[in-house]
Amino acid sequence: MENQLDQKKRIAAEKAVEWIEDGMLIGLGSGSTVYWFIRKLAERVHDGLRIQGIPSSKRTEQWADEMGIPLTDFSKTDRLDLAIDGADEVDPKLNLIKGGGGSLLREKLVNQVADKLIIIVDDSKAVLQLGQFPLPVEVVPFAWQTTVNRLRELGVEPRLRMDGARPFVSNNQNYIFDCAFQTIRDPQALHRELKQVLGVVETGLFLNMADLVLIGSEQGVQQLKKQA
Ligand SMILES: O=C[C@H](O)[C@H](O)[C@H](O)COP(=O)(O)O
Repeated sequence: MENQLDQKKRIAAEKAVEWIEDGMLIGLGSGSTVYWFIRKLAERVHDGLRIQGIPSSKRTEQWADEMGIPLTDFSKTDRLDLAIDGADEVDPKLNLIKGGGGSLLREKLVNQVADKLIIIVDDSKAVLQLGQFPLPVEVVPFAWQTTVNRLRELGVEPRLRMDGARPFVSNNQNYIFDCAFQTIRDPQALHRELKQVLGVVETGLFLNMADLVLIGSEQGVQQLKKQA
């Protein structure tokens, strides 16, 4: 039986399908909430909707393939009509922490070229200030100890993400460090500072990117729109 958390994710994900139109090129995000979106999108495709998807992770690509969603090559385009993605935290300004599943780099590459980015979450992800969720930072494995030392000098506490006994490896063959902050007062400044450290590939801070957040709760789906 579906639990309450899955139900909240599913209703947010299914709502997002309302923004899909025939002929669209769509960025497909990653994670368990996006899974519900892909399922619903696949139903529409089977009913005749014509769209093409660009997956932001190998897992998403696999799901889309299995469910019969047509995919296309990202190298053939530099603009998407729409991207739908999940998030680990969302603040009232629609700034996000992403990368809990380790897909942040590809997600950012896909989301940044979308005309519109819709984020789908359950209500546990909506926060007043980002930072409770440890910030994922993708780092090149070569000389990672040096990179981590530089991060520590900035006051960051990086923890290497593990996959059993080995370091977790992203789809881009990099490591992920989960960095505890509790509260992030100035996300823009933090993102800039982290990106200046040699060896850091990308951070899980997605700032000024989302246009709309769909939040699934017991009461239904709430919409959080970007302020003009
Ligand atoms: O790397 C993973 C992505 O950023 C996900 O979109 C994010 O972690 C949210 O995933 P979920 O919907 O499983 O909570």
